[in-house]
Amino acid sequence: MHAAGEALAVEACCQRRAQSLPPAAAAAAGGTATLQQPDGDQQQRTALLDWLVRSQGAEPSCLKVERRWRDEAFGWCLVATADIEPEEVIISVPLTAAITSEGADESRWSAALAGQLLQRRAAAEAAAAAGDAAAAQRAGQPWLGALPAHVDLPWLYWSEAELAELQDEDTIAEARQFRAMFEAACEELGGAQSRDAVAWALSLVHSRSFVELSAHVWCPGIDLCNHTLQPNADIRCIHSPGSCQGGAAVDEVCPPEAAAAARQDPSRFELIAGEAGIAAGEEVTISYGSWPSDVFLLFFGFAPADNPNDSAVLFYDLFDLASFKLRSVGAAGDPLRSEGRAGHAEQAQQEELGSEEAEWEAVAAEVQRLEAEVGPQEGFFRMVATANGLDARLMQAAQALLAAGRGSPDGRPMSLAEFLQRRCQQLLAAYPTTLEQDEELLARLEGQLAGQQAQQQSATAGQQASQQAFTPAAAAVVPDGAEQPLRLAQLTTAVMYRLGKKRVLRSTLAAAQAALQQGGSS
Ligand SMILES: C[S@@+](CC[C@H](N)C(=O)[O-])C[C@H]1O[C@@H](n2cnc3c(N)ncnc32)[C@H](O)[C@@H]1O
Repeated sequence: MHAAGEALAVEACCQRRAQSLPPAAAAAAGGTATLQQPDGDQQQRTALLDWLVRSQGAEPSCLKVERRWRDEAFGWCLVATADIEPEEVIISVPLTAAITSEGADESRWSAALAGQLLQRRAAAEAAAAAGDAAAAQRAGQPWLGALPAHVDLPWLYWSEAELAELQDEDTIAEARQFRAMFEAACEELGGAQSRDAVAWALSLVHSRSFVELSAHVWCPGIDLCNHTLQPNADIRCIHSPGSCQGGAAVDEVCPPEAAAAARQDPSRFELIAGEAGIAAGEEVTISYGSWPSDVFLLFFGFAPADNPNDSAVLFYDLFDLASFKLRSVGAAGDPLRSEGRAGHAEQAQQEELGSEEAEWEAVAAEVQRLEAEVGPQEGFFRMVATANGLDARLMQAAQALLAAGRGSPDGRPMSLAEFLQRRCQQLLAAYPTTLEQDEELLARLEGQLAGQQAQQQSATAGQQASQQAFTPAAAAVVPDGAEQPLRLAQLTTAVMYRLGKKRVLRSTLAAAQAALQQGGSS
């Protein structure tokens, strides 16, 4: 891939990098994160990046970044070892070094990537066992050796009891769907692979790939960047004409001439410094996207604190919306529900059943009317509130709902603000714990977690950070139904997650109450 002179230049550069910034200097230089010891030995810091430059065609030949251990929560990160100019290319990796889901059905993209990863790992292990270091390098051993022991995705590594601590039926249901996908991947890849191996591979492909031109791409090196909403770097893909993505695609999908051209001049994934540049010692960060916390939790295994893009589902669909209105009207005086309650038990039960049927019919009729007015049900799933306001679909459907039919319990037409106030109050009251209780619990859990990590750090003092440091208590898929105590890290993440939802509901409630006080209708 490189000419001899260039290889020498790379060698000299690697030696210079070997004497680069000591960890203490990195921490002292400030940056977006305070980097703590242990942060990996020289080999752990540079092996992957050197492999990318020497044998995979990554550029520039003299990189200004190193891989460093950040902490238990974040794992490894990329740190600048010299000042990086605004918009400077930090690393440019050809897509021939990446693995991609190109050609695979979108519904099984992660199984496709996981299969490639496991194949590479098997090839690297076989080569290492045979003492063939060159073949192990070709299979990507420096990359594989730099991967975490697993990423703690709830649908792979949490018990049912830990999932329940999310206190969100919708997200728990999604986690179960992901679990079903894990089972399907086990069947697909299972012959040669253990369930633990498939879980490991899926946890990595979900947390380390980008979507580019409708394929999922996992690009080594760039996958070291952690997420923040105030990133100092960004990624971009430079497409070369006629090129296909990824090594496998080059060999199998392109016609031979295009494949040859693509090898000469492949598309590239690039990590670019932001407008302010990056100072030596600073962590290089990117934004994974302005997602609600559900996406971070299910794909990346963490719940960001104070996520301004978090959202809370107010209504799952038009049925939910219509039946809530009917119930909130009925709760305090709806003739459908309140008449005839005084009779004896059997009669009351009959009436209850009758009223449920009548209620169902009323809801179905309302939904039909709404669909005629706002469009088909399919467009109105998971209507949310965010810290910045309401989902436009929710406004549209709720306004259409409130514009017709009965009003509030006292006969007045119900305003949107009143409707939202009632819904937020109902949802907040349905949680088993309050926002204040969660805040208190989170403070305690974070204190315990910090104590636990300090203990672990002092236990490993003098030793180098290892991949094991990233492994929480259990690294295997937890069997359903097994009685296990809640683990500290998982419980902390769950409480952080549910707090985000409650905060969105509280701020929506406050906005609705403020609108009501002003006598407004929205
Ligand atoms: C693309 S990898 C980044 C490199 C990774 N830290 C490592 O050790 O190799 C994404 C993973 O890093 C961690 N991570 C990234 N950003 C984070 C953040 N803001 N908070 C907590 N964990 C984060 C999560 O484990 C996530 O699944």
